[in-house]
Amino acid sequence: MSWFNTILFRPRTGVLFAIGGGGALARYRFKSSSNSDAPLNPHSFTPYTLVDKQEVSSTSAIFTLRNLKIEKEAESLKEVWKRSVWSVQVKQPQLQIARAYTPLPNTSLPSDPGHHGGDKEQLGDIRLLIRQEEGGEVSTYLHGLPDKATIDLRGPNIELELPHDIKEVMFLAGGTGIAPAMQIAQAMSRRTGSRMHILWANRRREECIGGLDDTGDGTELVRSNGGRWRSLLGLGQPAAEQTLVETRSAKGKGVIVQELDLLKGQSRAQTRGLHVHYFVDEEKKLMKPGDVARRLGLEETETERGSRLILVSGPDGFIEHWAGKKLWIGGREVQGPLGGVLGQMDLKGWSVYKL
Ligand SMILES: Cc1cc2nc3c(=O)[nH]c(=O)nc-3n(C[C@H](O)[C@H](O)[C@H](O)COP(=O)(O)OP(=O)(O)OC[C@H]3O[C@@H](n4cnc5c(N)ncnc54)[C@H](O)[C@@H]3O)c2cc1C
Repeated sequence: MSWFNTILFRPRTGVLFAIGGGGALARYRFKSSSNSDAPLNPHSFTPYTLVDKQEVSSTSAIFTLRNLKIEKEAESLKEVWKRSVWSVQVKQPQLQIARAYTPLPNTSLPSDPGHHGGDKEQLGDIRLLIRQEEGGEVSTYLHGLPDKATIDLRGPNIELELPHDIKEVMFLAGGTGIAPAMQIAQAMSRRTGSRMHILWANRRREECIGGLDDTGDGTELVRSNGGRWRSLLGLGQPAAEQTLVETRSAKGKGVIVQELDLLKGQSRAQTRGLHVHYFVDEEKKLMKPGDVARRLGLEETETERGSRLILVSGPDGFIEHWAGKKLWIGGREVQGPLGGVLGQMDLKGWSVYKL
């Protein structure tokens, strides 16, 4: 499902009232209200408490939501974490609208990566990376909520199940499209002999501070962006950047970059690795067809068994550019023909899926 301007509501769970123009906003009245007794489920909204909000950049943050009915929930989500890209719907109660967000895997407990390590109460936590869209109804509402606010969630909604014989994934992510890439990385870390490349594009470096190409050289990056880095390290930066500096680790890495590093570590044991490649518009380092082509692995594709999947996730424009538009047919969003840059390439037998 593409990132923006999509209708997020399953007809079975609500009555569609109206669909807006360019923004294609769906607005409807929910049949089911919050149900404080039910654990997370796709049919009714379950109240969670906002227990933490961690700045990632000046426009995005990781929201940690907690539900204390932990044991049931952990059980029902276990299978989903193992092989799926999945989302939850978050309700904006005043406007009676909802949007989908993609839970981040909890990287602190490698043996059971769907869940936090540590305290028992953290087992039911859901972490969402949410970017505040300018003029966006739900994301602006969520970013304005105080600590301990109640947030209603419904899900899981499965967006994709990994094929059982998956061997290799190349994930093209734009912006917060990194969240499903992290879900897949966590699932792939259990698949012996598998390999995954994430190609992550951001407009601004602040989203992926310290993220260096796996094949790159750190010194080079710092040298070529000296001015920007100096400003982020504390020389007369504006308030928003000051906060970011505080939330970065001593190693100078952004929160998501650190989590990607942890996922890489998790993958090392059984797989042929998770490789992350960073692209930043403002540094004129753009993702190009050659970046994909060189990772298609000609010889291996011909000799090794197993599925190879290119996943594309991010804003509508990003998906359209790389793989062509998704279509709406009979009230359902479907893949549509393969177009865009990937549609022009010889993909050597790899399949493409637009998220
Ligand atoms: C399966 C799925 C998973 C997702 N996961 C994530 C995630 O993990 N993190 C994340 O941040 N996002 C995610 N999204 C996107 C998210 O669901 C929302 O679309 C996003 O937060 C914007 O919602 P909003 O209500 O804030 O903005 P909206 O109110 O929907 O507006 C979106 C943008 O369109 C503009 N707009 C609104 N109406 C119009 C109009 N009539 N004409 C022109 N422009 C208009 C707004 O100004 C704004 O910039 C996901 C989407 C899907 C489908």
